Amino acid sequence: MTDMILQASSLTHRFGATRALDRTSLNIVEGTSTAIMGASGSGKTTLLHMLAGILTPDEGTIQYGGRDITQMSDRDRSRLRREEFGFVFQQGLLIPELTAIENVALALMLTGTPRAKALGPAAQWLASLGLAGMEDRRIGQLSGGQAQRVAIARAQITGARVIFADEPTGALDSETSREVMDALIGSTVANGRTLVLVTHDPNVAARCTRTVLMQDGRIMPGAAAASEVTGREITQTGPNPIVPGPAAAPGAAAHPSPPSATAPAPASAHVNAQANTATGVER
Ligand SMILES: Nc1ncnc2c1ncn2[C@@H]1O[C@H](COP(=O)(O)OP(=O)(O)OP(=O)(O)O)[C@@H](O)[C@H]1O
Repeated sequence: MTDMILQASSLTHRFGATRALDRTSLNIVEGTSTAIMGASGSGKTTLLHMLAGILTPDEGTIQYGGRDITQMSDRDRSRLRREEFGFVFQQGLLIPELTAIENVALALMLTGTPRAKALGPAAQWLASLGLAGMEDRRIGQLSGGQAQRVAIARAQITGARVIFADEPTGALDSETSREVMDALIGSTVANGRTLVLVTHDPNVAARCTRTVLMQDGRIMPGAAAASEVTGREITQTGPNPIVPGPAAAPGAAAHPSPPSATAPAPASAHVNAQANTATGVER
C-alpha cells in the first residue's frame, strides 16, 4: 500500500498572458523522490512552488495530509513551509554573514527554539553530512558542494517531511553534483522523507525514484508511464552514504529529532525503487 503525501489535481496557473501550468495533476508517494524535468519555460519551477505552497494556483487543488493547501490562510501556509517542508535551491540561499552552524540553527530558531538549544542539533546535522569541523566557517569559506550540504541540513533540521529542491546541483561540477545528490538522497529518501526536485541534469534525475517530464505547462503522460514500467533503481554510489536520524513525525517541528551518528553502510547500496508504485499522472 502506498501513502500519497501530496496530491495535486488539475493545477492551472497564468502569469499574465502566459499559461505556466495547464490542468496539471501529480501524486507524490511518501518516502519517494521525484525529478521534474523539461525544457526551459515548461513550468517546472511553477509546479514545484505550487506543491510547496509558495504559489497558489488559479485553479486546482493540492492535498497534503488531508488538507487542501490552496485553501489555507497565508499564515497557515507559511507555518507549513517553515515546519513541514524544507527547501534547497541552486544557490542555497544561505546568509553569508552567518557561519555554517548559524545558518542551520536559524531554521530551528524561526520555529521558536532558543539559539542555545538549536546549536546542538545544527552541529549534529552538519556532522552527519560530512561537515564536522566546518561549523564556524562563513558560507564564503566553503566550497559550492559544502555550501549545498549546509543548505540540505538547514532544510531538514525542523523535521521537514518533504524536501523541495530546485536545481540543487545546477551550479556544481559533475563530481560535486554526485556528492551533493548522495547527501540529498541519503538524508531524505533513505530515511523515509520525501524529495521533489527540479533538474535539467539527467544524471540527477536518474538518482530519483521517478521522473516526470513537463512540456507547455503539462506533464507528459508517456514519461511518467515509462518511469513506472522500467522499475528504476536508486543507486547510492558515494563512498559513505549519509544516514541521519529517523524521519520526523508530522507535527514534530517543535521537537525535532537530531540526526543520529553517521551509520556505516555498504559502499554501494541498491535500493529498490518503490517507484514504480509512485503513481503518476492523472489528467
Ligand atoms: N513571475 C513570473 N512572471 C511572469 N511570467 C512568469 C513568472 N514566472 C514564470 N513565468 C513564466 O511561466 C512559464 C513557466 O515558468 P517556469 O519558471 O515554471 O519554467 P521552468 O520550466 O522552471 O523554466 P527554467 O527551466 O528556465 O527554470 C514561463 O513561460 C515563464 O516565463
